[in-house]
Amino acid sequence: MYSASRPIYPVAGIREIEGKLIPSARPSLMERAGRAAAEDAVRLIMDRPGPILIACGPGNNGGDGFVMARQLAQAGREVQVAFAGDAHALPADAAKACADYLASGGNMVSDLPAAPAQGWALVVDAIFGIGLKRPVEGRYAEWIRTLNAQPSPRMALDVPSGLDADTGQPLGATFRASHTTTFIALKPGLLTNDGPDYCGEINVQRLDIDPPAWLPAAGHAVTPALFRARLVPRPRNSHKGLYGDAAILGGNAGMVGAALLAGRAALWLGTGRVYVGLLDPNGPAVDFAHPELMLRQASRLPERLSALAIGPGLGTEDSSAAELSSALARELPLVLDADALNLVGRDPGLQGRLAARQAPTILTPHPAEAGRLLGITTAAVQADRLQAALEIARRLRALVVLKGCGSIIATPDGRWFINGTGHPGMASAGMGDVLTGLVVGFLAQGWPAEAALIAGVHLHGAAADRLAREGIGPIGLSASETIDAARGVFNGWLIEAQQGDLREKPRDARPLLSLGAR
Ligand SMILES: NC(=O)C1=CN([C@@H]2O[C@H](COP(=O)(O)OP(=O)(O)OC[C@H]3O[C@@H](n4cnc5c(N)ncnc54)[C@H](O)[C@@H]3O)[C@@H](O)[C@H]2O)[C@H](O)CC1
Ligand SMILES: [K+]
Repeated sequence: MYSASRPIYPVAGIREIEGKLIPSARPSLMERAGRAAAEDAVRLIMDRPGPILIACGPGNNGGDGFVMARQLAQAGREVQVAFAGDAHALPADAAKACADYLASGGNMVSDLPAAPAQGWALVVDAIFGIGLKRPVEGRYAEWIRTLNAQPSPRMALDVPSGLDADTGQPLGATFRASHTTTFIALKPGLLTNDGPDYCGEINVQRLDIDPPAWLPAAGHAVTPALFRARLVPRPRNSHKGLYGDAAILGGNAGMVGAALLAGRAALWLGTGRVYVGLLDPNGPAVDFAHPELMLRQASRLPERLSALAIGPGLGTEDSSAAELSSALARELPLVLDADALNLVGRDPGLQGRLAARQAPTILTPHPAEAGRLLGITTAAVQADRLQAALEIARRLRALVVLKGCGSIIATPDGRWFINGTGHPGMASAGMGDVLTGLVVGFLAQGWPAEAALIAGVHLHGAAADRLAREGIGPIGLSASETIDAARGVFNGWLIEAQQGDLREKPRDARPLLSLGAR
């Protein structure tokens, strides 16, 4: 997992932190980690009486657990530590933490004790952290299954044991935490794939260390701050020509709705004009139901466009491939989604032409489409989402969002971000079409491609979260509801930005929606 080939989170580097950045007078990183975890625990179970069970493993994660135990005991809580390893085989810091705990009068048993009659106030997983090297089996797997069965709050230290800190893939028995206190920085595996399902609420305890540049997971969670500078008010003297011309190309027979969803999403975002080019010959006839969109035969889209998205309901017939081929030739910002990605995935010639484009290209695959682009299975994509997204971005020289739990945004030069908004209610038809419409809408309004993609992904998830707060979802959420909610969230961001400390506006920033009087 931490092979030299991809030192995403090199533990050795963390030791470097410990060695160089912390003068000996200050508590060790482990002392600070254990204390921070104790503070989180006290806050978590303030009103829950009874003993706390801390299960310690054979490495420094276990060391954190010993420090936490000593701190909680000193704070007056009843603590029970289970440690099955050989204290003499512990790494130095952890051995010292174990000795300090015992010297302070702490007790320790070699197997998980039975729960007290009233149950544990809290169970703590200090078995494995970022040092997990293989699937968890045997005694530790038994421990994890027993801990998962406890009716109390379940807290993981740094990473839930069994979860791959890079990929979010569970390896063998995996601790299912209700709360995770992670140290120094977020790890990618906490935010994507199965990570969010195993972490519960995450709290980052930075141990007052600024994560150094080589710790790429730090700060890679998407926040509006990444595109705050683009949220500029619109001048009162506005007209639609200032806000771009977007086009959606797709809507083959029986799939017109997909293109219309994308079109509406782009328009509701504030794009000046939105054309929807339909391959279904009868498609444009429904324009009476969508007067705000300009429905056209696919072949009759205007030459002058600010941005183009191709894919929603495109189909994979020859006519679809022909439309894709001509779209790739247009040097304008381009979004490829759905069947456009499937056509590219099966045609190396199209891949070559895509990679040779000069204008920005954005790809929005879900895991199966990503597998077709890479020639691997969906399961292989999910097993390492980060690398899959980075590899597509590198090969096709495009910006990529690999959709799913913890959507990953990857850039051709190897940078990446993980989005934390959204919920399982988004696993329904049409959501991808809406995302495509939001992204092409931001592009048409002059947003740089990276900001357009990050904002579109974050906004779409935030729209679903807003609906969930209003009681809609995660069951039965519809794609078109997220269009209206996205408009509301985006307006909120604009109001907040307008009232907040607007950063200096980038020179090319085209004004966006203004809210009310100046
Ligand atoms: N400066 C630091 O390094 C800090 C670390 N912190 C905590 O330490 C862990 C990382 O510690 P490490 O010893 O590298 O690894 P783990 O404790 O996660 O456990 C590895 C340990 O377990 C063995 N092992 C690995 N996989 C298995 C398995 N499937 N079955 C059995 N045994 C396994 C392996 O051989 C090692 O002995 C980090 O997560 C933090 O919690 C501090 O918090 C901050 C400073
Ligand atoms: K752990």
